[in-house]
This record gives sequence, structure tokens and C-alpha cells, in this order.
Amino acid sequence: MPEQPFGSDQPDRLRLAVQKKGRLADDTFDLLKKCGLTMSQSKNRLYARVEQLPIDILLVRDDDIPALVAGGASDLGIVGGNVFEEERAAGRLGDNVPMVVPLGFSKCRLCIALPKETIYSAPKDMAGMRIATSYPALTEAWLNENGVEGARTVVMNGAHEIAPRLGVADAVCDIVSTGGTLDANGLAVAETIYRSEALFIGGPLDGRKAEIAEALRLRIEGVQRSADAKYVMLNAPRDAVDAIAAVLPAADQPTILELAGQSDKVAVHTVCREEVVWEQLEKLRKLGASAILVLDIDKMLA
Ligand SMILES: Nc1ncnc2c1ncn2[C@@H]1O[C@H](COP(=O)(O)OP(=O)(O)OP(=O)(O)O)[C@@H](O)[C@H]1O
Ligand SMILES: O=P(O)(O)OC[C@H]1O[C@H](OP(=O)(O)OP(=O)(O)O)[C@H](O)[C@@H]1O
Ligand SMILES: [Mg+2]
Repeated sequence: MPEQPFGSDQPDRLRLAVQKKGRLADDTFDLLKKCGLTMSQSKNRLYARVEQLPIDILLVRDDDIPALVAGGASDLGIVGGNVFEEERAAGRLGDNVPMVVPLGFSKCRLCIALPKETIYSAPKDMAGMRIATSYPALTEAWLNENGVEGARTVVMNGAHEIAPRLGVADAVCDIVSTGGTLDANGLAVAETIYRSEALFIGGPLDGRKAEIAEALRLRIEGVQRSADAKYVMLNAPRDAVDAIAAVLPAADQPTILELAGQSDKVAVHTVCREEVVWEQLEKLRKLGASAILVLDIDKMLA
């Protein structure tokens, strides 16, 4: 790529801050690829230029993304809700809290977990505990809301799950997805304090940047729409079409086509906007449907 001084040559290029590497980065780059965006990286690997739209991608630590966007250094960002809400709860975003669009990926829970042998029935049982976490603001807000007395957080930046065994904490508050890490460390979830997914944050913007942001948002929306959506084609007895349409999840009004040489059967085509599961296909078969095809949809615009 031609190496130009970043930010000075084209002031109208939109800046989008994303995680440089990690779990969220994997999902984010996957989304950008599905949006038809490819990028060339700068030599210093601190940013990348999108080739199809005037967007520069800032490659940063995910914890820095909310403040970069709130402070205006980046126009937009993609960050986990857990990190965004922690920064907000800690008061690090000031008054410029950006707008937020949920993206539906990188889903996880922020949970307080206790050693399996602990007897726990209600938040008051955490009274006086030391809770190892890198989410002190969210944890303390939850403790306050639930009237837990005398508990406090011990900030750790990773490997929280080991803290109880080291004797530096009685509980942990960390990200849980499958629960495998907790289980392997003899811990179990006591409370889920926040359900997280990736968020598209930033704006409102104006002028040329607002137009670019809208173009990006439309592409993301198109990818989200088609994520679970399927194109379903099947043959059905003419008198079972209504019953069959009722089984298809979040389906558009179906297109009914004549089948050559068959007066009692028609072809039914429709788009289902939610995942089509095997149980539904079995119901369709019982209603007389045959030659059922469920096809992926690559892109979808309203
Ligand atoms: N096990 C998981 N399952 C699903 N999502 C997760 C999981 N762990 C983390 N996430 C989500 O991905 C985000 C980034 O996690 P990751 O582990 O890559 O970041 P990190 O360790 O904070 O790295 P860095 O700060 O260096 O960018 C988390 O903030 C959370 O939103
Ligand atoms: O419930 P699970 O599916 O086991 O996932 C939870 C683990 O995933 C994350 O860590 P990660 O693997 O990202 O390691 P990190 O500490 O290096 O961020 C999180 O901090 C937990 O430790
Ligand atoms: Mg991690």
C-alpha cells in the first residue's frame, strides 16, 4: 500500500477502532470480511486501510476502544459490551457516551463464581468476600444494588480463576462462555451480573463521515439479517400450504408456483428470518412437504 501519513492526508476518512488480536478481533474481522471489506495493513501494524470505503481501522487493545471513541480519537468502534459497560460504570467515558448497536456475536456472560463447596443461596451470602476481577466497577455496582455488605474487589488482569486457590480472593467475577474454565478450577457460577455481546459504538456523526458510517452500518445490517436467514424451497399438497407456512419460522409471505403436470401439488418458496431447525423440517414432512431445500443466504437488504 502507498504509505501516507495517517490521518493527515484525507481528513474525511472514517476511523473505526477494533481489537488488534484476540477473540473479539477474530469475530470482528470475520464481520468486516462478510461486509465485503478487505484491508491493507500499515507497515507499523497500528492501523489498516479499508479498500472499498474510506475507512481506517485502528488496531488497539479492546479496553481502550470505548475511551478512544468517547474522546473522539476514533469515530466508531467495535467492542464487547462487558468492556464498554465497565468503562462507562467507572466514569471513564465522561458525558460523551456514544450510541450503541448490538452486533449479536462474541456473546458471553459476566459472572460471579464461587468455589464449588461454598454454600450459596442469595447475594447476602457474599458479605465480606474478596472478589478477584478485571471488572471492578460493574462488580461493585452489582454488590451495591444487591445490598451485599462488606464485600470488595481485588483487581486482577487475567487468570482470575486461580485467585481463590492462591488465597488472594474468595470469589471471582469474570467472563464465562462454556463454563469450562470455571469448572476446571473448581468454581461454579453463583450470579450472572451482565450478558454481553459485541457492540458497534460511536456517533452521532455529521457530514461525509455520517455518510460513510451509514454505508458501513447498512452492510453490517445486511450481514446480520442474513446470518440466520434461509431460503426454503419445498413441494407441498395445495391444501396444506397454509399449515406449512405456519410452521416456517419468521417467514415472508410465500411464493406459490405451479408444478408442471401436477394439479394437487405446488412449489412453495420463502425466506425464513430465523434459524430453521430439524424439528420444523420433520413437521413439514408430516404435513406432506417433499423435496425440501434449505439454502444459505449470502446477502440480504430490505
Ligand atoms: N470465552 C469467551 N467467549 C466468548 N466471548 C468472549 C470470551 N472471552 C472473551 N470474550 C469477549 O471477547 C472480548 C475480548 O476477549 P479477549 O480475551 O480477546 O481480550 P483480552 O484478553 O481483554 O485482550 P486485549 O485487552 O489484549 O485486547 C471480551 O471482552 C469479551 O467481550
Ligand atoms: O467459559 P469458558 O468458555 O471457559 O471461557 C471463559 C474464559 O475465556 C476468557 O479467557 P481467555 O480464554 O480469552 O483467556 P485470557 O485470560 O488470555 O483472555 C475468560 O477470561 C475466561 O477465562
Ligand atoms: Mg480474554
